[in-house]
Amino acid sequence: MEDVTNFEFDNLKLDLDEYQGTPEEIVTKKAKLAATHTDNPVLVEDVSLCFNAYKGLPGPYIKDFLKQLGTEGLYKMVSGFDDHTAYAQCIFAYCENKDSEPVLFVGKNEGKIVEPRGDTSFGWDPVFLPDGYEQTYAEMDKATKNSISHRSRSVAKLKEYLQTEE
Ligand SMILES: O=c1nc[nH]c2c1ncn2[C@H]1C[C@H](O)[C@@H](COP(=O)(O)OP(=O)(O)OP(=O)(O)O)O1
Ligand SMILES: [Mg+2]
Repeated sequence: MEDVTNFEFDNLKLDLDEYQGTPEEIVTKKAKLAATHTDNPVLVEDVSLCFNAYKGLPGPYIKDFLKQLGTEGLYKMVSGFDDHTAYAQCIFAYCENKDSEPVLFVGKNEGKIVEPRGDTSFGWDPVFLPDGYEQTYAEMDKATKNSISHRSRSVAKLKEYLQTEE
C-alpha cells in the first residue's frame, strides 16, 4: 500500500464484525446485536437455501446470489452437477436480553433445485421443489406451502418453546 499514494497507512488489529459463517453463527450474532438495542427480549430470523453440491452454499448468502443471478442462474449453478438436492432452512433466534445466549429454532425442508416454474413473486420459490411434491413452492397455494415450509417448522419449535417457558 505504501507505494500507491502519498498517504501513510498503519495496520490496526481490530476485530470488526462481518456477518459470515454458518447460518447458526450468523443468526446468533444478529440476535445478540438486536438485543443490545432494547431491554425487551428479541426475536430475529434468517433464511438459507443450501445446495448439497456446494456443501451448503449459497446458504445464508442466498439473497445476493438471487439478486445477481436470478432464479434461472440458481438453477444453472446446480445443472452441471449430478446432485441437485438442496434444503431450505429458517432459523428463528430468541434472545432474552443482551447478556443471555440466543436460543435457536431450526426448521428445515429437504428438496431439490429445478428449472424455475410458477409464480415469480417471492424469492427463490420457483426453483425449490420440496421432497414428496410435484409442485415448486411457487406453484403451490400459500396454505400448502405454509403447512410444509422451513419457516413453519421453525415457528412450530419456537411456539412450543415459548409455551413451555410461560
Ligand atoms: O420462503 C421463501 N421462499 C423464497 N424465498 C425466500 C423465502 N424466505 C426467504 N426468502 C428469500 C428472501 C431473501 O432473498 C433470502 C434470505 O431471506 P432472509 O434471510 O429472511 O431475508 P433477508 O436476507 O432479506 O434479510 P436479512 O438481511 O435480515 O437476513 O431468501
Ligand atoms: Mg438473511
